[in-house]
Amino acid sequence: MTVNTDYDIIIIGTGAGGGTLAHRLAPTGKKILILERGSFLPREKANWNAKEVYQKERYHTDEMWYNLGGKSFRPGVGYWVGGNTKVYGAALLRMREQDFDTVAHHEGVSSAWPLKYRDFESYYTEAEKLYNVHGLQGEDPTEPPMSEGYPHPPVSHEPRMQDMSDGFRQQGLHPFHLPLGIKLDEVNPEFSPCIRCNTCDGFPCLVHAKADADVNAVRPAQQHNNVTLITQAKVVRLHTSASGREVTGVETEIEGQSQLFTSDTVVVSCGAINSALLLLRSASDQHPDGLANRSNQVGRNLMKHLATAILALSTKPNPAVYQKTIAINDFYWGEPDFPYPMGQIQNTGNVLGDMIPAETPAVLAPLVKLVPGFGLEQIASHSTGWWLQSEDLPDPDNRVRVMDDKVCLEYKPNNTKAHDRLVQRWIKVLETNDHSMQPFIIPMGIYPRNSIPLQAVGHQCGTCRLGEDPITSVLDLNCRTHDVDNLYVVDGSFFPSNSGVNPTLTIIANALRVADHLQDRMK
Ligand SMILES: Cc1cc2nc3c(=O)[nH]c(=O)nc-3n(C[C@H](O)[C@H](O)[C@H](O)COP(=O)(O)OP(=O)(O)OC[C@H]3O[C@@H](n4cnc5c(N)ncnc54)[C@H](O)[C@@H]3O)c2cc1C
Repeated sequence: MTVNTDYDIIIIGTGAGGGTLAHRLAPTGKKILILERGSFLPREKANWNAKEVYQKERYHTDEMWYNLGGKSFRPGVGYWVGGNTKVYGAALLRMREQDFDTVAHHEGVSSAWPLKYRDFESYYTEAEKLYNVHGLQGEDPTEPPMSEGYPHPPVSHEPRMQDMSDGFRQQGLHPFHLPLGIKLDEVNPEFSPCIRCNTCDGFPCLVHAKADADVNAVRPAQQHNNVTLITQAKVVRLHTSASGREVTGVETEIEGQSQLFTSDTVVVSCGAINSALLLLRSASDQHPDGLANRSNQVGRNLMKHLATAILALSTKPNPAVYQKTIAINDFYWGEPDFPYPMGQIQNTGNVLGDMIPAETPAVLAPLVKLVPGFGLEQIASHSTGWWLQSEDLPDPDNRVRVMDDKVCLEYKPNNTKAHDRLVQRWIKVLETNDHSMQPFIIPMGIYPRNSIPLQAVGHQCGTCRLGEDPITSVLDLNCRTHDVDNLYVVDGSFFPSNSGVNPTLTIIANALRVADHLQDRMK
């Protein structure tokens, strides 16, 4: 095995966590090696082709994972420079202030974070700048205190979306502009990198106008001579010293060859599931249950949100080109007769004809029957997509395991009543909007619901949670493993509970926070 010894720090993975960390550390002049199992995502017309992206899953891994019953499935994740941010919807929200405290839910409790919102506030502000977030402060009734407004103005609603937003407001709700990380200049559209197209959420951005970790973090980091990125470099195992207290080697497969890299500090940023897998697969005599797993917590408390996509069909066309602009948090903490968190509502990206067979196979046939003469394209052009997400609670039995070298996800949804209530509540709101706004709406609004299956692990987090107690947590407050002095995990793994908002801005803010600690450590 070739041995390469020249680095101060090795970062494994280039997603929201690893990519951001590399960006922040690059100007330090320290010798940084980034190892990424994927390559740069190809720029090709297929980036924006719904059939390729949704039906053929062109950018997903072809790995197979296994569920609790031993059934295989293909996970909805991709391995690229930039990780899953290459295809994310770029909805970048801060966690609410109370999300950091213990929260009573209908079916249990979500644990308090040992860090508080105030520990993250300045990093959220920086994260919003680094990832070009557009939004409007003061609209969202659950918004946490912000020391600065959003760095960019909100992404405007197109007329049909504005109608809907006005309708929600007439119902007493407080719709707000969804905070989005895109490079859009609506004042000077001729100079705007973002062209407000209909293939954003779920698609790679062909014109590199989505603020993803590849374009916003990794590429700028590479401008520094002290940063080396090796792509198609899959890390398979971490080696430790005889005491087990230090990582001494990062074993990596590159073009079929094993190579060993060494550095003073090693950061695992493979995404919550793959980071846990790497630690579990690095078991040794000193760490028989997996590296840094004295607590037996590695891989446990996997969370991924309870999510439902609703396709709301109307007789009125929806010509809006970029539809993902509205969000609603009025039910985030519940409602008068249900004082428990229910979750958040936001638009999905546009509903496109070629997405429907992939996204809603079970409801497609009855849908087409109910609306005679409507083909896929007509359904799509008269639809609006809504994404409803609720917090799933940390459960040690929801976990990632390696069995006979197979990847197993054991995950049973919990807190489902709160989520179901959100779905039913939202359907009522949509029906009221349709009737009040449009006399020609189909009298029985049709809202096929598609509960998100196991393979949808886009919002994966947990698995290596942080905490002060090494018995119940894997990482200390700086995301260093309790058991191994020079080993850090910096991605979605650290979440002790996952709140009801999209995870990525918190992953980015945390990476900036840990980077400051690492800079001090490397001085
Ligand atoms: C379709 C979709 C839409 C989404 N929309 C949103 C949204 O609107 N808002 C939001 O907040 N979040 C969204 N997400 C979630 C978001 O993408 C993730 O929260 C975020 O990417 C997680 O960051 P991470 O650093 O934890 O992991 P990742 O971004 O997954 O990065 C992990 C990296 O590690 C690499 N890697 C893995 N294993 C190894 C190994 N063994 N060796 C070397 N490299 C390795 C991977 O290739 C990847 O580059 C979405 C996700 C999907 C799939």
